[in-house]
Amino acid sequence: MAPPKEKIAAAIRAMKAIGIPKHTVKPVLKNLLIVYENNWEYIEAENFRVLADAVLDLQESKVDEQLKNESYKDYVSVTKKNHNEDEPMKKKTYNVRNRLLSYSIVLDNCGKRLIKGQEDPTTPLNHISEMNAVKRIKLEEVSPIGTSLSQPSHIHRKVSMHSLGRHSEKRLQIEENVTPKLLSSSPSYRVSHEETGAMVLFHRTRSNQERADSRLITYERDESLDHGNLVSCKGPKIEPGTENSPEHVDIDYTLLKSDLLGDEYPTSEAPLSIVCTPETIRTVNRGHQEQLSRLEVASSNSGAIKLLLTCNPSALDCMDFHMPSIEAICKEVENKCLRSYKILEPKFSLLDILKDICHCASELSSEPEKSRGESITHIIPTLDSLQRSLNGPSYMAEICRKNVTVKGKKKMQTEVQQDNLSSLMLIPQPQIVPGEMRPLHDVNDITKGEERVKVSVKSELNNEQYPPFFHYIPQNLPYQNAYINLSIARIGDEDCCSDCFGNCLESPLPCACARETGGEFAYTKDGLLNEHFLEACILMRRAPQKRHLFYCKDCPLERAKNEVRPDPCKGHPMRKFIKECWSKCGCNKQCGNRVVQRGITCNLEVFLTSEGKGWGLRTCDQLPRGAFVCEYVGEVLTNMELYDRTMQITGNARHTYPVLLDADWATEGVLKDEEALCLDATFYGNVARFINHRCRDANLIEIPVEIETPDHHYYHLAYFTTRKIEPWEELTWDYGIDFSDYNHPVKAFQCLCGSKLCRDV
Ligand SMILES: C[S@@+](CC[C@H](N)C(=O)[O-])C[C@H]1O[C@@H](n2cnc3c(N)ncnc32)[C@H](O)[C@@H]1O
Repeated sequence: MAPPKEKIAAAIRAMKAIGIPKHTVKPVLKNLLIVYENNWEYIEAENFRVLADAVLDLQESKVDEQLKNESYKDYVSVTKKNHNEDEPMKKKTYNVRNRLLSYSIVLDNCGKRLIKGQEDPTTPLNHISEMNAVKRIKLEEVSPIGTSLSQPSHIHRKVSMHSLGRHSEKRLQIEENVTPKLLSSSPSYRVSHEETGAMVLFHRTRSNQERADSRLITYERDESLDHGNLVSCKGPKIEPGTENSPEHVDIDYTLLKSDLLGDEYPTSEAPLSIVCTPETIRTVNRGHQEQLSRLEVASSNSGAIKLLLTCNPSALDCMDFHMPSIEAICKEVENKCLRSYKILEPKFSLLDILKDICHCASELSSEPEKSRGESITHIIPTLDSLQRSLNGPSYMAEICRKNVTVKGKKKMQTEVQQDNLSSLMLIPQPQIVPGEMRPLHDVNDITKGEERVKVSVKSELNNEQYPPFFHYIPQNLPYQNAYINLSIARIGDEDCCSDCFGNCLESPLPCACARETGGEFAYTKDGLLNEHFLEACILMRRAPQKRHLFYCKDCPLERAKNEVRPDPCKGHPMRKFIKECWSKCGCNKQCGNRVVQRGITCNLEVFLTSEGKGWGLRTCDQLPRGAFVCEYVGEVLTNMELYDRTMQITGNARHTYPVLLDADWATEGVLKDEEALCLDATFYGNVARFINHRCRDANLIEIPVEIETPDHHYYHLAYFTTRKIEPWEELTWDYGIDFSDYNHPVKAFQCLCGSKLCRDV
């Protein structure tokens, strides 16, 4: 069925109103109708927004393709062809590259976009511009207006700022930067509103004769050229000392900064937005010219706050220098944050943080001076930091309280000299790995008071390194899908000792809770592990016989690795359990059969190992054989969750912290995915996450402990000493990993345990 003619006509009208010609619209519309199966509802929605997007996307991909192929000549000719097209002038400002301009520049006084999401798409632009309090700046190519520029006469520019209200009489300035060939970024023009600092950045196509140059051009309002609400500027006037001009100028696209819209843009309705403008500037420092490449993150409605990243390629000593995009930087930093701070929030976004920085800077700037800056130790005044940046450090981030517009080398000099202190600079030290610059934990007690004892952090090498951030938790916490079936009703009489009283270990006969350990308590009255029990556990661990290993039919571990075609089970060690009394029992908390649940009692210290294993845990006091040290605490994850996490999050992490809870998979039959659980202490954990691996003769052994649920797919994993341990000895346990299994969730590392029995040979 052919689409109704009126609809097509309406679509063409709507596109025409935003400068898209009929012949461009038609093929795109045809395609859309096929894609949406003639469903006009989608196409008409939001005044043909889909159609406008599709046209712009198409044009953009064409231009990008051209740029990618570096057919620069073609690109220029495309730009020029556009210029020659029989279209209204405004259309040129709406070519693909100007998308931002066309989409953001025209706002009504409520901050609503009149082009994208417009109220009335058929309103011609000149009408829009006449609406009350609408502000617009546009760049046009017009016939010459008394210019001293040496340009071909058919290409001249008139920059006019259309703004109702108080900004209308202000002057505009264009800063022209011609990038030297060494730096690949595009040359740019900056048009800035002199008083508000609102600015727009124009990029220029490259001329045949690229020259390192810069000049400042001022345009003054010319009321004789004003018509209606359009305010025109005459000029340009080139500022003395900046006369050198490029041979030829083509303006191919514009980039609008949101702060161009001035302070009438309502704060409540328009959230802070980030607009990035990569550009290259030149500065003069003690007579030497320096090329700085800068990335501005402008984020304010009023143009008040900006973040500025400036790179000095000469200091970087890098031939192939280019300023990375803000997206690339953010992605890299986000990855770093994941690695160093273990930030796991799905919504974590550096861009949001940048916005927050601007927002906070804006808020704090209106607070009294005294309350500011006291806690910010790295902020130093502009002058020093700029000089430092020019003389050495490779990057800097600048927080400008006031809108400081860099206007060529002269202005840069002036800024340095004046040091107006409206800008402050934050100089991070790039050589220090994030997360190790400052303590992210209380070094006197990494447990934050969550344990009965304090556990301090000691940086042995005295180089101010600190463990990366994680949340200290004294007990396991389910992450998301892990299902731990905890209910009083499920604990039968055979699984508790409700008739007991006081200390079960003092009663003449072992209670029901001793059933797991063959009718004998696992603990002695001294609170140590029963010798037989410990010996049996150690034997099973160190010299596992075939009967101590079991192979599941449908291994949850292998299933998590490859659901479609899981490998056969590689075998799990069957382990002895301890069963502790619990809340449904009649005994008290001091009962001798409640050791693990009472938590850490020995004095421990986190320290930086000298062998290169990272951080480790050691005891401050002598420990007897069979003593409980700590439990392995972390997030409880399903195997599937652990697998996903291992792949996505900790893919590049140096240290990994997962433990499978597979001690009793043998008796539990085929476990469903949500039943096979593990502990991951990467982001949430306790001191056990610092215990390093030692092959075979480790001084700790991990023993499964049943406390609040009889289901053995969830249990506590407790560490006991395998021998007497001297004060300050490092605590180690045998992770039991196969160093040749690269798919194992516990990432294989090059073992530095130093044991004669080391398996990683
Ligand atoms: C549970 S963490 C132990 C704490 C870790 N050293 C840290 O700094 O956070 C396990 C990680 O420590 C490192 N590690 C543990 N034992 C090691 C060993 N014997 N040799 C080398 N690296 C070891 C590995 O990077 C491993 O992934």
